[in-house]
Amino acid sequence: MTGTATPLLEVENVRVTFGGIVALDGVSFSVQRGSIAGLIGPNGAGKTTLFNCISRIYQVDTGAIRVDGQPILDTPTHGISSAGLSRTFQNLALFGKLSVLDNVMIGAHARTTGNFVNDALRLFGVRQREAAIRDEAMALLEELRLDGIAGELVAALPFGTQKRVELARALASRPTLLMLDEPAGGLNHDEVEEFKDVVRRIRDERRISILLVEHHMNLVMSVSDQVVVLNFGRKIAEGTPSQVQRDPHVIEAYLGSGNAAGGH
Ligand SMILES: Nc1ncnc2c1ncn2[C@@H]1O[C@H](COP(=O)(O)OP(=O)(O)OP(=O)(O)O)[C@@H](O)[C@H]1O
Repeated sequence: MTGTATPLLEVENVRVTFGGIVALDGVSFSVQRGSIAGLIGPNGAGKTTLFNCISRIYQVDTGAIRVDGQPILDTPTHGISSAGLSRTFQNLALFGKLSVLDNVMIGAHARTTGNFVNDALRLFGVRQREAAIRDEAMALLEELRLDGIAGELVAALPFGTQKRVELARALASRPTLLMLDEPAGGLNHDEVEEFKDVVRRIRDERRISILLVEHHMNLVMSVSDQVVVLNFGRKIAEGTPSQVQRDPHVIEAYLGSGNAAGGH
């Protein structure tokens, strides 16, 4: 498996059970390099479970997950950044008492290869690297229009702004796969519209792949290149947004659940 044809993310026949509950039942799909994949499904469909398997928080019973052709299921949670993965959380996971800039610099530190002993012996090198990380973090803040609040404490910021800080931090580790867990949750209409542009820009300019778990159908359908639909732990459909929206299995799953796949 070589060459550019290898998908960036491959999920193969993943099964996860919790006691008697089958949360994922043989789920397979892949995400191409530089594309946005939406992962949707009614409540309890298995989206978060799958997300947590890819970010190595949950163990799979059987199956395989590869990033850039490399199996990751033996990678510990703290090693996923080196494997090229970065994620945001549904309920934010920022350091509220640190500044915006510090939070983003922490994201960049996750990928730096520094060795503590070597660093201590080469203090100059450390300072240089710290300066480079700071510059890079500032450039990211500018890109996400957060540079004006670089010095502010995260806890004091509005929720929508905090979400952008979390996105900046996730990007600071220079991921090849960015995983976004309900990024639109708690955002107002204008913030969602702005987020659509941001996420497309990230894909186009950075050529990274994005996996998006989201209930906000309008967002998913307008930014995704490909949508994967889960229901009761199984993949029931996969395709372009318009293919998926027309799929009778998807319509049935959402009508049955009282949610709507068509809009938001
Ligand atoms: N840690 C856990 N322990 C036991 N059962 C779990 C656990 N995590 C998920 N489940 C179960 O696995 C199934 C899939 O849940 P999951 O949270 O992955 O669905 P989801 O599609 O993310 O739902 P939602 O949209 O409501 O967040 C559900 O039946 C859920 O109760």
